[in-house]
Amino acid sequence: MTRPTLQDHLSRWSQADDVRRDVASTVLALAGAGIKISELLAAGPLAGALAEVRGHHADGDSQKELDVIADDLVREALTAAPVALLGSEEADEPVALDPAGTLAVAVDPLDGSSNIDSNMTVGTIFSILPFVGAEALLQPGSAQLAAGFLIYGPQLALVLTVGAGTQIFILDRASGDFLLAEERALVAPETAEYAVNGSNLRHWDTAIRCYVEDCQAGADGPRGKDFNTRWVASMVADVFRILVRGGVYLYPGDARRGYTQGRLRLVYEANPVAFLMEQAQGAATDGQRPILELRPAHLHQRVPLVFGSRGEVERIARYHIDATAMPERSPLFGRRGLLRA
Ligand SMILES: O=P(O)(O)OC[C@H]1O[C@](O)(COP(=O)(O)O)[C@@H](O)[C@@H]1O
Ligand SMILES: [Mg+2]
Ligand SMILES: [Mg+2]
Repeated sequence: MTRPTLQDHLSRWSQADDVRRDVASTVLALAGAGIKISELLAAGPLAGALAEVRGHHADGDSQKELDVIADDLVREALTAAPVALLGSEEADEPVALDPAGTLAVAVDPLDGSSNIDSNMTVGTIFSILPFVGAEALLQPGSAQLAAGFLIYGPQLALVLTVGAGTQIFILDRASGDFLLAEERALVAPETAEYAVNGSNLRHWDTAIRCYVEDCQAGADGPRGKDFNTRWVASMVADVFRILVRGGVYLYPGDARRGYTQGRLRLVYEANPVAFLMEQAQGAATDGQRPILELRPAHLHQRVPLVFGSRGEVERIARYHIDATAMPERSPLFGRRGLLRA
Protein backbone atom coordinates (compact mmCIF):
# COMPACT_ATOMS: atom_id res chain seq x y z
CA MET A 1 0.00 0.00 0.00
CA THR A 2 1.43 3.40 -0.92
CA ARG A 3 0.86 6.02 1.70
CA PRO A 4 0.57 9.71 0.81
CA THR A 5 3.46 11.88 1.93
CA LEU A 6 2.82 14.92 4.13
CA GLN A 7 3.72 17.10 1.14
CA ASP A 8 1.17 15.36 -1.16
CA HIS A 9 -1.50 15.46 1.51
CA LEU A 10 -1.01 19.17 2.11
CA SER A 11 -0.71 20.13 -1.54
CA ARG A 12 -4.01 18.36 -2.33
CA TRP A 13 -5.67 20.17 0.57
CA SER A 14 -4.25 23.57 -0.29
CA GLN A 15 -4.86 23.62 -4.07
CA ALA A 16 -5.95 27.01 -5.36
CA ASP A 17 -6.21 28.61 -1.93
CA ASP A 18 -3.53 31.11 -0.89
CA VAL A 19 -4.11 30.91 2.87
CA ARG A 20 -4.00 27.12 2.79
CA ARG A 21 -0.81 27.20 0.73
CA ASP A 22 0.80 29.40 3.37
CA VAL A 23 -0.36 27.05 6.13
CA ALA A 24 1.00 24.06 4.18
CA SER A 25 4.46 25.57 3.70
CA THR A 26 4.58 26.55 7.38
CA VAL A 27 3.73 23.00 8.47
CA LEU A 28 6.44 21.63 6.17
CA ALA A 29 8.97 24.09 7.62
CA LEU A 30 8.08 22.96 11.15
CA ALA A 31 8.37 19.31 10.11
CA GLY A 32 11.87 20.05 8.80
CA ALA A 33 12.88 21.65 12.11
CA GLY A 34 11.45 18.57 13.87
CA ILE A 35 13.80 16.24 11.97
CA LYS A 36 16.80 18.29 13.14
CA ILE A 37 15.57 18.33 16.76
CA SER A 38 15.01 14.57 16.67
CA GLU A 39 18.57 14.02 15.45
CA LEU A 40 19.92 15.92 18.46
CA LEU A 41 17.66 13.99 20.83
CA ALA A 42 18.74 10.70 19.30
CA ALA A 43 22.41 11.58 19.89
CA GLY A 44 21.64 12.66 23.48
CA PRO A 45 24.83 13.36 25.46
CA LEU A 46 26.88 12.67 22.31
CA ALA A 47 25.48 15.99 20.98
CA GLY A 48 26.52 17.93 24.11
CA ALA A 49 25.06 18.85 27.48
CA LEU A 50 21.49 19.14 26.14
CA ALA A 51 19.81 18.77 29.53
CA GLU A 52 21.96 21.40 31.25
CA VAL A 53 20.00 24.27 32.76
CA ARG A 54 20.80 27.46 30.82
CA GLY A 55 18.56 29.88 32.72
CA HIS A 56 15.02 30.54 33.85
CA HIS A 57 11.90 32.09 32.37
CA ALA A 58 10.48 35.25 33.96
CA ASP A 59 8.09 33.09 36.06
CA GLY A 60 10.74 30.68 37.30
CA ASP A 61 10.46 27.63 34.93
CA SER A 62 13.91 26.37 34.04
CA GLN A 63 15.26 26.55 30.51
CA LYS A 64 17.52 23.75 29.32
CA GLU A 65 20.17 23.83 26.62
CA LEU A 66 17.95 21.87 24.21
CA ASP A 67 14.97 24.17 24.88
CA VAL A 68 17.11 27.01 23.52
CA ILE A 69 18.52 25.02 20.58
CA ALA A 70 15.04 23.76 19.60
CA ASP A 71 13.73 27.32 19.75
CA ASP A 72 16.55 28.50 17.44
CA LEU A 73 15.88 25.65 14.98
CA VAL A 74 12.15 26.42 14.84
CA ARG A 75 12.75 30.16 14.35
CA GLU A 76 15.34 29.51 11.65
CA ALA A 77 12.95 27.18 9.79
CA LEU A 78 10.11 29.68 10.00
CA THR A 79 12.16 32.56 8.55
CA ALA A 80 11.68 30.83 5.18
CA ALA A 81 7.89 30.51 5.72
CA PRO A 82 5.12 33.13 5.31
CA VAL A 83 5.11 33.85 9.05
CA ALA A 84 4.85 37.44 10.26
CA LEU A 85 4.92 36.82 14.01
CA LEU A 86 6.36 34.04 16.17
CA GLY A 87 5.56 33.51 19.84
CA SER A 88 7.56 30.92 21.75
CA GLU A 89 7.65 29.50 25.27
CA GLU A 90 11.36 30.32 25.19
CA ALA A 91 11.08 34.07 24.46
CA ASP A 92 9.39 36.65 26.68
CA GLU A 93 8.01 38.61 23.71
CA PRO A 94 6.84 37.56 20.23
CA VAL A 95 9.36 38.16 17.44
CA ALA A 96 8.52 39.71 14.08
CA LEU A 97 9.65 37.63 11.07
CA ASP A 98 8.49 38.24 7.47
CA PRO A 99 6.66 41.62 7.27
CA ALA A 100 4.73 40.27 4.25
CA GLY A 101 3.77 37.07 6.11
CA THR A 102 0.10 36.16 6.48
CA LEU A 103 0.42 33.90 9.53
CA ALA A 104 1.25 33.99 13.22
CA VAL A 105 2.75 30.91 14.87
CA ALA A 106 2.97 29.99 18.55
CA VAL A 107 5.32 27.18 19.62
CA ASP A 108 6.45 25.16 22.58
CA PRO A 109 9.78 24.18 20.97
CA LEU A 110 10.36 21.36 23.43
CA ASP A 111 7.49 19.99 25.48
CA GLY A 112 8.44 17.71 28.37
CA SER A 113 11.98 19.01 28.61
CA SER A 114 12.31 17.72 32.18
CA ASN A 115 12.57 14.31 30.45
CA ILE A 116 15.49 15.02 28.09
CA ASP A 117 18.15 13.22 30.10
CA SER A 118 15.88 10.26 30.90
CA ASN A 119 15.73 9.21 27.22
CA MET A 120 11.97 9.66 27.17
CA THR A 121 9.54 11.00 24.64
CA VAL A 122 9.32 14.78 24.19
CA GLY A 123 7.87 16.95 21.41
CA THR A 124 7.41 20.29 19.64
CA ILE A 125 3.91 21.82 19.76
CA PHE A 126 2.64 24.47 17.32
CA SER A 127 -0.42 26.60 16.68
CA ILE A 128 -0.94 28.48 13.39
CA LEU A 129 -3.19 31.55 13.34
CA PRO A 130 -4.03 34.20 10.77
CA PHE A 131 -1.80 37.26 11.18
CA VAL A 132 -4.25 39.99 12.09
CA GLY A 133 -1.77 42.49 13.57
CA ALA A 134 0.39 42.76 16.66
CA GLU A 135 -2.20 40.95 18.84
CA ALA A 136 -2.51 38.00 16.45
CA LEU A 137 -1.29 35.50 19.06
CA LEU A 138 -4.05 36.53 21.46
CA GLN A 139 -6.91 35.28 19.30
CA PRO A 140 -9.01 32.52 20.86
CA GLY A 141 -8.08 28.96 19.89
CA SER A 142 -11.16 28.75 17.67
CA ALA A 143 -9.29 31.03 15.22
CA GLN A 144 -6.50 28.48 14.65
CA LEU A 145 -5.95 27.50 11.01
CA ALA A 146 -3.85 24.48 11.90
CA ALA A 147 -2.22 22.95 14.95
CA GLY A 148 -0.18 19.93 15.87
CA PHE A 149 2.97 18.55 17.35
CA LEU A 150 6.04 16.57 16.44
CA ILE A 151 6.69 13.75 18.86
CA TYR A 152 10.18 12.35 19.32
CA GLY A 153 9.55 8.81 20.47
CA PRO A 154 10.50 5.46 18.98
CA GLN A 155 8.76 6.92 15.90
CA LEU A 156 9.13 10.55 14.85
CA ALA A 157 5.46 11.38 14.26
CA LEU A 158 3.63 14.54 13.25
CA VAL A 159 0.12 14.85 14.64
CA LEU A 160 -1.72 17.49 12.63
CA THR A 161 -5.07 19.15 12.13
CA VAL A 162 -5.92 21.70 9.48
CA GLY A 163 -9.55 21.59 10.57
CA ALA A 164 -10.42 18.42 8.64
CA GLY A 165 -9.94 15.72 11.29
CA THR A 166 -6.71 14.82 13.07
CA GLN A 167 -4.03 13.02 11.03
CA ILE A 168 -0.89 11.20 12.12
CA PHE A 169 2.20 11.07 9.88
CA ILE A 170 5.35 9.10 10.64
CA LEU A 171 8.82 9.88 9.33
CA ASP A 172 10.06 7.19 6.93
CA ARG A 173 13.78 7.46 7.56
CA ALA A 174 14.65 5.71 4.28
CA SER A 175 12.97 8.35 2.08
CA GLY A 176 13.07 11.28 4.52
CA ASP A 177 9.30 11.79 4.00
CA PHE A 178 6.54 11.91 6.58
CA LEU A 179 3.97 9.29 5.47
CA LEU A 180 0.32 9.22 6.41
CA ALA A 181 -0.20 6.58 9.11
CA GLU A 182 -3.68 7.52 10.38
CA GLU A 183 -6.10 9.54 8.29
CA ARG A 184 -8.72 10.09 11.00
CA ALA A 185 -7.55 9.62 14.59
CA LEU A 186 -10.55 9.29 16.92
CA VAL A 187 -10.51 9.56 20.70
CA ALA A 188 -12.66 6.86 22.30
CA PRO A 189 -15.64 8.63 23.93
CA GLU A 190 -15.34 6.70 27.22
CA THR A 191 -12.30 5.50 29.14
CA ALA A 192 -11.01 3.92 32.33
CA GLU A 193 -7.57 5.57 32.17
CA TYR A 194 -6.56 8.95 33.58
CA ALA A 195 -3.32 10.96 33.59
CA VAL A 196 -2.57 13.38 36.41
CA ASN A 197 0.41 14.22 38.60
CA GLY A 198 -1.04 12.60 41.73
CA SER A 199 1.68 14.02 43.96
CA ASN A 200 -0.30 17.29 43.91
CA LEU A 201 -3.44 15.76 45.44
CA ARG A 202 -3.19 17.73 48.67
CA HIS A 203 -3.11 21.01 46.73
CA TRP A 204 -6.19 20.35 44.56
CA ASP A 205 -9.65 21.78 45.05
CA THR A 206 -12.61 19.57 45.99
CA ALA A 207 -13.77 18.87 42.42
CA ILE A 208 -10.46 17.40 41.24
CA ARG A 209 -9.78 15.59 44.50
CA CYS A 210 -13.22 13.95 44.45
CA TYR A 211 -12.86 13.01 40.79
CA VAL A 212 -9.46 11.35 41.27
CA GLU A 213 -10.48 9.67 44.53
CA ASP A 214 -13.54 8.22 42.79
CA CYS A 215 -11.33 6.82 40.00
CA GLN A 216 -8.93 5.36 42.55
CA ALA A 217 -11.77 3.70 44.47
CA GLY A 218 -12.23 1.56 41.35
CA ALA A 219 -14.89 -1.13 41.18
CA ASP A 220 -15.66 -0.69 44.91
CA GLY A 221 -16.29 3.07 44.58
CA PRO A 222 -18.93 5.30 43.03
CA ARG A 223 -17.65 4.76 39.48
CA GLY A 224 -18.12 1.00 39.76
CA LYS A 225 -15.11 0.19 37.57
CA ASP A 226 -11.34 -0.05 37.96
CA PHE A 227 -9.16 2.75 36.52
CA ASN A 228 -5.58 2.79 35.33
CA THR A 229 -3.13 5.71 35.79
CA ARG A 230 -0.56 6.91 33.24
CA TRP A 231 1.60 10.05 33.59
CA VAL A 232 4.56 10.63 31.28
CA ALA A 233 5.24 14.27 32.35
CA SER A 234 5.51 15.05 28.63
CA MET A 235 2.08 16.25 27.57
CA VAL A 236 2.71 15.31 23.92
CA ALA A 237 3.20 11.67 24.92
CA ASP A 238 -0.01 11.70 26.96
CA VAL A 239 -1.86 13.29 24.01
CA PHE A 240 -0.57 10.65 21.61
CA ARG A 241 -1.60 7.81 23.91
CA ILE A 242 -5.07 9.34 24.37
CA LEU A 243 -5.47 9.64 20.58
CA VAL A 244 -4.60 5.99 20.20
CA ARG A 245 -6.51 4.38 23.08
CA GLY A 246 -8.57 7.05 24.85
CA GLY A 247 -8.05 8.47 28.32
CA VAL A 248 -8.21 11.77 30.10
CA TYR A 249 -5.40 14.18 31.05
CA LEU A 250 -5.69 16.72 33.85
CA TYR A 251 -3.40 19.55 34.87
CA PRO A 252 -5.74 21.53 37.11
CA GLY A 253 -4.99 24.70 39.02
CA ASP A 254 -3.82 24.03 42.55
CA ALA A 255 -2.89 25.81 45.75
CA ARG A 256 0.88 25.89 45.18
CA ARG A 257 2.42 29.30 44.59
CA GLY A 258 2.34 30.01 40.83
CA TYR A 259 -0.06 27.13 40.08
CA THR A 260 -3.49 28.69 40.58
CA GLN A 261 -3.99 28.44 36.81
CA GLY A 262 -2.22 25.09 36.53
CA ARG A 263 1.04 24.61 34.66
CA LEU A 264 0.22 24.52 30.96
CA ARG A 265 0.18 27.54 28.65
CA LEU A 266 -2.98 28.49 26.80
CA VAL A 267 -1.52 29.84 23.55
CA TYR A 268 1.08 27.22 22.61
CA GLU A 269 0.09 24.15 24.66
CA ALA A 270 -3.64 24.05 25.49
CA ASN A 271 -4.98 25.63 22.27
CA PRO A 272 -3.23 23.33 19.79
CA VAL A 273 -4.02 20.25 21.88
CA ALA A 274 -7.66 21.35 22.18
CA PHE A 275 -7.92 21.78 18.39
CA LEU A 276 -6.44 18.29 17.84
CA MET A 277 -8.77 16.78 20.44
CA GLU A 278 -11.93 18.42 19.06
CA GLN A 279 -10.99 17.32 15.54
CA ALA A 280 -10.61 13.76 16.85
CA GLN A 281 -14.00 13.94 18.60
CA GLY A 282 -12.45 14.33 22.02
CA ALA A 283 -12.82 17.47 24.14
CA ALA A 284 -10.69 19.99 26.05
CA THR A 285 -11.73 22.38 28.81
CA ASP A 286 -10.26 24.44 31.62
CA GLY A 287 -12.32 22.17 33.88
CA GLN A 288 -15.60 23.66 32.68
CA ARG A 289 -15.24 25.99 29.68
CA PRO A 290 -14.08 24.83 26.24
CA ILE A 291 -10.42 25.82 25.82
CA LEU A 292 -11.02 27.00 22.25
CA GLU A 293 -13.43 29.70 23.45
CA LEU A 294 -10.97 31.37 25.84
CA ARG A 295 -9.35 34.67 24.82
CA PRO A 296 -5.72 34.80 25.99
CA ALA A 297 -4.69 37.93 27.89
CA HIS A 298 -0.98 37.40 27.22
CA LEU A 299 1.31 35.04 25.36
CA HIS A 300 2.47 33.01 28.36
CA GLN A 301 -0.88 32.79 30.16
CA ARG A 302 -1.40 29.51 32.04
CA VAL A 303 -4.68 27.66 32.04
CA PRO A 304 -6.07 24.66 33.96
CA LEU A 305 -6.34 21.89 31.37
CA VAL A 306 -8.52 18.78 31.05
CA PHE A 307 -8.66 16.92 27.74
CA GLY A 308 -9.34 13.54 26.19
CA SER A 309 -12.33 11.20 26.01
CA ARG A 310 -15.41 13.41 25.67
CA GLY A 311 -17.59 11.56 28.20
CA GLU A 312 -14.90 11.81 30.88
CA VAL A 313 -14.13 15.51 30.19
CA GLU A 314 -17.85 16.28 30.51
CA ARG A 315 -18.03 14.30 33.76
CA ILE A 316 -15.15 16.32 35.21
CA ALA A 317 -17.03 19.53 34.32
CA ARG A 318 -19.99 18.22 36.36
CA TYR A 319 -17.69 17.58 39.35
CA HIS A 320 -16.80 21.29 39.14
CA ILE A 321 -20.43 22.33 39.44
CA ASP A 322 -20.84 20.35 42.67
CA ALA A 323 -18.62 17.35 43.31
CA THR A 324 -20.67 16.19 46.26
CA ALA A 325 -23.87 16.27 44.21
CA MET A 326 -22.65 13.86 41.54
CA PRO A 327 -25.49 11.36 41.13
CA GLU A 328 -23.38 8.47 42.37
CA ARG A 329 -22.32 10.33 45.54
CA SER A 330 -24.49 11.06 48.54
CA PRO A 331 -25.05 14.76 49.38
CA LEU A 332 -22.53 15.35 52.15
CA PHE A 333 -19.35 13.31 51.89
CA GLY A 334 -20.14 10.91 49.10
CA ARG A 335 -21.45 7.39 49.29
CA ARG A 336 -18.08 5.90 50.12
CA GLY A 337 -17.56 8.37 52.97
CA LEU A 338 -20.86 7.47 54.60
CA LEU A 339 -20.34 3.76 54.13
CA ARG A 340 -16.94 3.98 55.77
CA ALA A 341 -18.18 6.08 58.70
O1 LIG B 1 6.37 18.28 36.24
P1 LIG B 1 4.93 17.93 36.25
O2 LIG B 1 4.11 18.62 37.29
O3 LIG B 1 4.69 16.43 36.24
O4 LIG B 1 4.35 18.53 34.85
C1 LIG B 1 4.57 17.93 33.65
C2 LIG B 1 3.87 18.68 32.59
O5 LIG B 1 4.55 19.89 32.34
C3 LIG B 1 5.06 19.91 31.03
O6 LIG B 1 6.34 19.34 31.01
C4 LIG B 1 5.11 21.39 30.59
O7 LIG B 1 5.77 21.58 29.38
P2 LIG B 1 7.33 22.08 29.26
O8 LIG B 1 8.20 20.90 29.46
O9 LIG B 1 7.30 22.59 27.84
O10 LIG B 1 7.52 23.17 30.27
C5 LIG B 1 4.10 18.99 30.26
O11 LIG B 1 4.64 18.46 29.11
C6 LIG B 1 3.83 17.92 31.30
O12 LIG B 1 2.64 17.22 31.12
MG1 LIG C 1 5.35 22.25 27.24
MG1 LIG D 1 8.70 23.58 26.53
